[in-house]
Amino acid sequence: MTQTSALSISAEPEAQSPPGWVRVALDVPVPGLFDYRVDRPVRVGQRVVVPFGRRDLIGVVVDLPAAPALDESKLRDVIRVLDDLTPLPEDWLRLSRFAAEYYQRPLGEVMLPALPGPLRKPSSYDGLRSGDGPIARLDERAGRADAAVAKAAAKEARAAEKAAKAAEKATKAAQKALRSAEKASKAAIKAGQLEGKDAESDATEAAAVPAWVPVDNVVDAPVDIGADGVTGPSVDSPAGLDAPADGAEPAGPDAPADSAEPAGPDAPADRAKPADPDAPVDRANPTDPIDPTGSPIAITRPILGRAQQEAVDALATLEGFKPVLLHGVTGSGKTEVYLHAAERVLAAGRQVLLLVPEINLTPQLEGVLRRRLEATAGKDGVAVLHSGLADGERLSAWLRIVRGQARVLVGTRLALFTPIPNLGLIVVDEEHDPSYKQQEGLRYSARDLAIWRARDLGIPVVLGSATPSLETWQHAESGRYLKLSLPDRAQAAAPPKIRLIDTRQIKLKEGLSPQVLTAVSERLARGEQSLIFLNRRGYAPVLHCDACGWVSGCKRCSAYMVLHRSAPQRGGHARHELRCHHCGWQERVPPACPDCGNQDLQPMGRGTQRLEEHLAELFPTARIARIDADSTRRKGSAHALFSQMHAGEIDILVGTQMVAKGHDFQNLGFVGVLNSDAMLFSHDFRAPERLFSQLMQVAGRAGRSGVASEVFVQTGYPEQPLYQSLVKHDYDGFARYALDERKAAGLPPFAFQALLTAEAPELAQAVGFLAQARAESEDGMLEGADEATRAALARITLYDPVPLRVVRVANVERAQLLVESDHRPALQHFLHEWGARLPALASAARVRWHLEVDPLEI
Ligand SMILES: Nc1ncnc2c1ncn2[C@@H]1O[C@H](COP(=O)(O)OP(=O)(O)OP(=O)(O)O)[C@@H](O)[C@H]1O
Ligand SMILES: [Zn+2]
Repeated sequence: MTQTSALSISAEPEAQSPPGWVRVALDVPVPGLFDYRVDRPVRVGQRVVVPFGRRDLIGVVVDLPAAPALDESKLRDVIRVLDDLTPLPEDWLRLSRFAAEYYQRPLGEVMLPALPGPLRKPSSYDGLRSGDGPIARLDERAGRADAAVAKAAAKEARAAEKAAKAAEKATKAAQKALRSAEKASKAAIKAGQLEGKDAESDATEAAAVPAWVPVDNVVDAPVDIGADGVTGPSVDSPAGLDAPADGAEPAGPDAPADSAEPAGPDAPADRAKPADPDAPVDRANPTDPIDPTGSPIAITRPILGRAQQEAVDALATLEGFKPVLLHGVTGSGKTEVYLHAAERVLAAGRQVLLLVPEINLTPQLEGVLRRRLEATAGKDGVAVLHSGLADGERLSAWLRIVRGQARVLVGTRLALFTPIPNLGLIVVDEEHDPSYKQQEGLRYSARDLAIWRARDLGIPVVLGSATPSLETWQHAESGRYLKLSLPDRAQAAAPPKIRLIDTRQIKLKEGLSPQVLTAVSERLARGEQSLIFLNRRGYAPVLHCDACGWVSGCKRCSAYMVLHRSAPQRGGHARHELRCHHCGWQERVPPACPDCGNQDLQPMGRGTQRLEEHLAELFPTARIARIDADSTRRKGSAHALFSQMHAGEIDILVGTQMVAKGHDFQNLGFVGVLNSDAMLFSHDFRAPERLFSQLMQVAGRAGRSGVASEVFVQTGYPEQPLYQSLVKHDYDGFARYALDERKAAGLPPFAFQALLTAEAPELAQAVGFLAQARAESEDGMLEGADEATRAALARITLYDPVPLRVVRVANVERAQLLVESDHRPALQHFLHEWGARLPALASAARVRWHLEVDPLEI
């Protein structure tokens, strides 16, 4: 085995005659690709089982080199060539290669995690019970299920036939039986066809393009990508924007906070999903008339409003690559526009990818898509992918898209990496949402990669939002993106009236102003729902001692332990406990102050749990519920809560940012916003943008079906321009103001950034490494640098290393170094050269490090 540069891949589709060599991408923390000897024919894009150290791993063949990069005698043999899948397509290889280069990660770290779990674990091919691997097992099971259906139907038909024969002798009653017999045998025929179709799809799986694709619709992808790999999404696409989803680190009591959650490949918000591995969500009966959310979404197609029609018409004329910003106010019916665009693409025989920011939005959309697109996408034509799926569900949905059996893929950011053989349109809903950015490992922006993929395939990409990211807005204003606007709400609904409640003038009771309380009781009396938005989960952000000033700090982190009310124990009361949102540490509430012994420790400030408790006291008859990362931890619970909200079974909903996104609540009349000022003065230059969009979005949940609605925002700074724009629903004004500021300060989207972060037991080590890394860019790199590197270096600024805001997490101290340039290709060039020098420096300094391109949080 040997390492080679990730840059030397070439995607030769031909099979190589054995014996030969394969170059393989592996998901290991070592950069480069690895060569092996193989004695069977292999194609690029196939998966192989290979030995790596003392383990076996599954890797993807990315090249068939004429000669290995290392002495032949040192090469090890491929253990097994997996042929249960057609080779991964070339455009998928290009996308992976681009992502790896752009985000400075090993190719294997992009490719392997993009595959469903069972396809990348050697264990799923090992042992007696593995049979021919997970795909064969899945197909077999599906075949058995279909056969069972057919068998049951046949049995029914036989019974009916018998009945019919008996009936022949009889009179009227017999004729009735005959009719039912006919019906039953029809069902049997249908079931038989189904079985036949499945067998056929197994056969066609071997072909790269599914049988149903008209030949002239086969995507003819441009070949010159990669050539400008270093340009990044620059030319036509924006830098990543926004901040992490639920994931980021909140700092102490002032943290902006429903945050700090272990971030999986898909954000924490992205959890909770009813799942039964053997009954994948996407196999649910597509004709089921009950919407999964229970929300009263119109099944019929509404008549498009004028602006909607114009947008649909404009999208219909698009040919080739074109990024489109669909800027539609909240409740303007953007979904309807996506549906029309999707129908056209499906009718032309192609597939559609629809990205949504979070998992909780998939059931609602899935229901709408199934009903609306069944005619064009076919029965069972919609597949869903997100991190909440069990392995088997994910594999099944993934396969149906890869084989072309499903035509529409709805999913969270990870869905972007699905091989889609005949993709004709990408839609990114709520494109501004921070959840599109992955916060660990491959720190990619699914939105930015969606644009790259669309360009690579020469297809349109639609970015939809009521509050576009400033990056996207800037592109639209400059004419690089086509801008389509939906200025009014659908359903003849007026925008909510937004009012600022000046908290300097009034006395708050448990954080609530009299105005908010009055509004809630009025809505209650009218049978309308209210939402209280507080983006801070837990009971109280900190516990403290009045007597000596002790606060509940985390022993392992430079942050406070948050007071939580845990679920009631069996038969007992709800207990309180302290939890660190950074390291996950939990401990009991001390019976007395650890410093002075005072037994009267007090919670300071409030989170959603405390708010919920207080509202229950104030409105004893109201049905109150809370949606945040804690109340939705169990699989399926978020879905259940949202369904209750949609079904009108909740009067007052308390929620964090989880409730702010995309949900189409039909009976919500009032929204109260608490504590949003914390984000006004954040050190992060993107905080105002995030705050504005969050407030516009949460306000936008109100009055969507025409109820006269109100939004009250409690603030101590009503004169702030951000709030003034909010009251006027003036996104354009806010964007203009914010972009002017960014321009003056030389910040994105007018500059491009990367962030080097170091972690070590002592801050000094981390900072020391960053200082060395910075020095390296000044001395080391200049020595013998070529022309291009010199030119790139001249356009790069490296700032001083600084400790992170929450400097210590789980006893590790962290610091970061910001790199900036006014030129994306220069930054990319620099990062490649510089990044190659960092591992040696880091291992000498004994620090852990990572490099993030287009960071969202600084
Ligand atoms: N032409 C129309 N006539 C009547 N109702 C419509 C029409 N178009 C959309 N609607 C309805 O309006 C509501 C809002 O639509 P949708 O959820 O697509 O808004 P949106 O633009 O995505 O808003 P947000 O950005 O807040 O998520 C939905 O209930 C939808 O069914
Ligand atoms: Zn901690």
